[in-house]
Amino acid sequence: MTKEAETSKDTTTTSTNKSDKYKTKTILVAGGAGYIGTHIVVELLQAGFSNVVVIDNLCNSSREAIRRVEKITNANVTFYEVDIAKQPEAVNDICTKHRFYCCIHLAGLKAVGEKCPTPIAILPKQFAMHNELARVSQSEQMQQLHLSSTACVYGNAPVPYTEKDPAGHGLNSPYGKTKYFSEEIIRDFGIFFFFKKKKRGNPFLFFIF
Ligand SMILES: O=c1ccn([C@@H]2O[C@H](COP(=O)(O)OP(=O)(O)O[C@H]3O[C@H](CO)[C@@H](O)[C@H](O)[C@H]3O)[C@@H](O)[C@H]2O)c(=O)[nH]1
Repeated sequence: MTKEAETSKDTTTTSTNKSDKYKTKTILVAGGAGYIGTHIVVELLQAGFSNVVVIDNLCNSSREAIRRVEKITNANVTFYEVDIAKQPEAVNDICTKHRFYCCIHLAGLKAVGEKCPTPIAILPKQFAMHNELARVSQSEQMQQLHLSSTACVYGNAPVPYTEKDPAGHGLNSPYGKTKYFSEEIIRDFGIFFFFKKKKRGNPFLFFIF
């Protein structure tokens, strides 16, 4: 899960001990009731992360998804029905209560292009969400922010894409554009805030595609 664990040259036992250390941390999964979110929550719980908290406004998912995750894993998921963009105080209260170590940010509107001719209509909502999670991530204990993006950010680059391809050129869908802008915002924020944190922690900024 962490770069530290991935790149460790220690013995298996030591690596296990290192990753065990993270399993006691509290993980926030924003949009965790959705398709990818529920899979990630199952993986986290089955890997031994016992403190997983989901916030989701259920605009494209249901409470039933969380119940099924609990049934599959035989574990409890702390769930809050919250609209991140519209309820910053609720997000604040949840973050103060749980003191998250890591945020996996999957809350977003997918296939925006089908319903929305321009990105403008959805930009304020998407960016309000990033802004809110970025703000929350400034807390002392938050060390990782993972953003779910999309291959659409590579626009007209030849397939197969690689992570070294330049993003943001020839973007041909509002969805890809909003994700690209989101990446840029989160990247700027990450460089700015996590740089400061580096002195006292081991921060990483990840993009999930
Ligand atoms: O303002 C919002 C918008 C959406 N959601 C939730 O976010 C989740 C998104 O999940 P889903 O619609 O099932 O999409 P996924 O297939 O999981 O899409 C994932 O992968 C997409 C492509 O990378 C990303 O756009 C999404 O953010 C990411 O969740 C859902 O539960 C929504 O209810 C919110 O909580 N708040």
